[in-house]
Amino acid sequence: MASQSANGNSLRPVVFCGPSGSGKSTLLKRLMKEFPEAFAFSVSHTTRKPRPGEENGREYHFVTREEMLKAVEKSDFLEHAEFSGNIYGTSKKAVEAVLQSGKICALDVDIQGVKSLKKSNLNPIYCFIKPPSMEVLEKRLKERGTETPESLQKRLDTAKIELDFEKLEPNAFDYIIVNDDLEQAYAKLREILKSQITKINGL
Ligand SMILES: Nc1ncnc2c1ncn2[C@@H]1O[C@H](COP(=O)(O)OP(=O)(O)OP(=O)(O)O)[C@@H](O)[C@H]1O
Repeated sequence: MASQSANGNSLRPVVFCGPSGSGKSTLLKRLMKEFPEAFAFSVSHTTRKPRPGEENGREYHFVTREEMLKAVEKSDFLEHAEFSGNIYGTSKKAVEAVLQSGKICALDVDIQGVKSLKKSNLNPIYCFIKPPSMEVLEKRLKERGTETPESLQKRLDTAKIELDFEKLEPNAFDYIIVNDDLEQAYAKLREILKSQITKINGL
């Protein structure tokens, strides 16, 4: 699934993995704002119903559970997972579409997703975004104001498992970015991806 940019160098997708609240979206948003020509998300599939304003093929490819399971069976997906009763997944085609457009495909996946991607021939750059501590993670999630006490606890429990995995298998990731000071974390991410970004024409 390697794709070629205009100058013949292959663009590698970039995987962002890390506990909920570690700062994946914050860092990615910043990256996309600074380099809008360079990065794009692939459009995921989901079996959940579209929300008002959502368009098929833009926010998600909306499919039935039956269609999704059939496609999974056919190995059309690089990774998929079930969250609160709905299946979500990244198809090979969706990633390929981003690569064909000459952009770097950004993927935000959990540990299971990383394990699935490792079995594919995608060859992405794996980045683990790590909070400075569990205490800081809890504080940031609370301050984000998006969680109920139950969902907060669930995220913190999952975070412990994810941080244990990273400790046990640090080699699963090409880079580990501790998101303590945001400016420093972003500078590190930028440095890591510099060689990929400069492969894109005009940047
Ligand atoms: N370095 C930082 N210093 C202080 N606050 C931060 C830092 N990085 C992120 N935050 C804040 O922490 C909260 C969690 O960050 P963010 O939503 O980017 O995490 P996430 O990993 O994308 O989470 P999820 O997986 O739940 O989407 C946000 O409110 C964000 O503004």
